[in-house]
Amino acid sequence: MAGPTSYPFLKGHGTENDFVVLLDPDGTVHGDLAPERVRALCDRRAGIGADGVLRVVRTIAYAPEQAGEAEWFMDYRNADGSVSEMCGNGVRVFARFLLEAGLATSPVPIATRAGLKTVTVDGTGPMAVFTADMGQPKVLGASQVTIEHHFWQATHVDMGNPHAVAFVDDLDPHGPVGPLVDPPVHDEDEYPDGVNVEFVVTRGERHVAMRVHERGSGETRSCGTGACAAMVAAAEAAADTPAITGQDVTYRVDVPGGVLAVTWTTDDRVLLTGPAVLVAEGETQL
Ligand SMILES: N[C@@H](CCC[C@H](N)C(=O)O)C(=O)O
Repeated sequence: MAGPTSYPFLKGHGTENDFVVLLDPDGTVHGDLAPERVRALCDRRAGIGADGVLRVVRTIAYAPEQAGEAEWFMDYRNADGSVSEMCGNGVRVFARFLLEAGLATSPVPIATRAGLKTVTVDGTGPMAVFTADMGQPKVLGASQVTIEHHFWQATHVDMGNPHAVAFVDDLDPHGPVGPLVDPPVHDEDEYPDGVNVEFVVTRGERHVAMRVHERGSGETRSCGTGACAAMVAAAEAAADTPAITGQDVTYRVDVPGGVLAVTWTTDDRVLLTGPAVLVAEGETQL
């Protein structure tokens, strides 16, 4: 009698935003990657445990309309099984996987639901640093987020996926932001597909820190697109954008899981720099 089917996987993270990586070149191994399978893989007690899944699939097999742009497509899923357009920490881990598997060379073009992203690597081994060109940020206006009886103004920044960036006085989980167990209440008209919410404090000149509640994953240790959104909102609030200064502007963004650097360039692109680490590989029957 045949035993249960096993599938190879890897586990990786970027500033402790962690992912299960599944290689599925032709899109035939994992089919439609049903939400319940993603939830099982991401379960931190009964599964491998992760904030999301990165399925590595050939663009021609999954998104043929983008096949001219990149050989590989990042099929990203949140821990609850939902689909997102983009993942900034994930795209660096995805690039590291392709490079280590000998499936690409740097710079690595990667097709995503938010269009083409290109990842460049500097250095080798554990000290390697990855920079993802995240494209043009869109600052779409103001909204509000609410937790219990606290509310904050928030800036809607689109990084391919939706973000609400709220500046707060204190990130302490015992303070008004709290433990971020439930999604902050947000304006459903402004964010019809849900939203990632970043709570941001200023630490110094061109230096911010944030916590994030991610759509579909809850509070995570880091969010790359969220760090980009926080930087853009902070630079706008400080009148410190490349459009004003005439130069590229770089901010340090501290997250609970590490440090990211975000550069907003004079040609209106956002570059996200940080680590990408592969920590394990194995076989799963999930
Ligand atoms: N952690 C990611 C973002 C993942 C997707 C997000 N939860 C969404 O639903 O848009 C990042 O590093 O950007």
